[in-house]
Amino acid sequence: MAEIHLKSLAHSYAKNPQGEDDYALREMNHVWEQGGAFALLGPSGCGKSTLLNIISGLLTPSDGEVLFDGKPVNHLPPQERNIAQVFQFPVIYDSMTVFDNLAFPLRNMKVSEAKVISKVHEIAEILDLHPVLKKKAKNLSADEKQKVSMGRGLVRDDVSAILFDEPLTVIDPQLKWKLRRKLKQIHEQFSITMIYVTHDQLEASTFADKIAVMYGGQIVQFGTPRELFENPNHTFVGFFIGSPGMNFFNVTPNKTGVEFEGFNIPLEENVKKIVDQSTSENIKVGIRPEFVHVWNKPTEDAFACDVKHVEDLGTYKILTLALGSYVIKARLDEDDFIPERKAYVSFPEQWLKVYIDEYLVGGLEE
Ligand SMILES: Nc1ncnc2c1ncn2[C@@H]1O[C@H](COP(=O)(O)OP(=O)(O)OP(=O)(O)O)[C@@H](O)[C@H]1O
Repeated sequence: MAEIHLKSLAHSYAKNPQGEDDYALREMNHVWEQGGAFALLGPSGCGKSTLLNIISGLLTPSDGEVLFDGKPVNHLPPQERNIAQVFQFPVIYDSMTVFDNLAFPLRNMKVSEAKVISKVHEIAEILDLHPVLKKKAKNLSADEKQKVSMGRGLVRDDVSAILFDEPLTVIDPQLKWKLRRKLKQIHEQFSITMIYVTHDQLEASTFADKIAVMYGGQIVQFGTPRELFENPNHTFVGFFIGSPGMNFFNVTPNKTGVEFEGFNIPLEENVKKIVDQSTSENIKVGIRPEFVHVWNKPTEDAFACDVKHVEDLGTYKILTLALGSYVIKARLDEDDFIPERKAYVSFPEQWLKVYIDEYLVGGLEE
């Protein structure tokens, strides 16, 4: 078990990087605490696999250091890092039985056969692999193969961390939730540091206690699913987390706050001060669809808009509204009043977020 510290870490695949754009990972400082269940969440190409491969030692970073429990490991090859990595596609030996596949990492370490037997049975029990222990791996279904792949990572007592790189990609959708729960259970049982890479927010939030959201080669926020939802530190987090994502407006400062297309949004004094001091022209306000208040008649601070569409999703409804030239979303409960053509919306101050150059004003990295 280990704490994994990324110190001034950056990586460029280019031999002579000329600028930030040549970096797949931009300089970052980050700590994965020992024993945590973490997710690394982000869209395709944001650098998730690059980061994972640097931690496991498959890739040497061009800049900075990786430390396990305070000790630099940059010079160590993967096999000396005691890291288990589970990939998108199962890595197993088809011609071996499931038992021998699970036993392989232990036999490699010259562990006694008695210990091999007890450990393999323990892991088989956890992953429900007992019925297939004697089967040749080639005769397994895709999800059974992936369970064997995971099991190979779990049999060793000495692993510092387990890295999962989109491990459920090949798994049947109906079995995905089962395996996800299994992983969570395994984490609770063994308390190994686990980092789970995915581009799926549901997968990330069901597995992880804390999620690192990656965007453009950077970790733009590291927080609990609730923190990411309630207090997105970057516009990308607002957009990417939640369904639908946050509503954003490009605004300019005015006397009392900010405005867009003649709609005035007053701001709290501290936030207003920061906005007024900024020289940036990239100022946005954001509000999640869940926090937009929808009224059926004009009220103070409410803006008139046209109802474009109502999507009924069973226990809730998503309203698509036209506010000036913006199309915004509001999420309403099934028994809330649903306007048909005209609606009035207001944005409660506590849920209204202000972003300068895409970062939250008053946020973590302001
Ligand atoms: N071997 C490589 N050589 C050059 N560029 C690479 C290499 N591997 C990845 N890249 C680039 O580095 C950036 C990050 O890629 P990476 O695979 O780490 O992202 P990712 O978030 O894991 O994406 P995905 O979810 O699609 O796997 C991308 O722009 C990608 O094109």
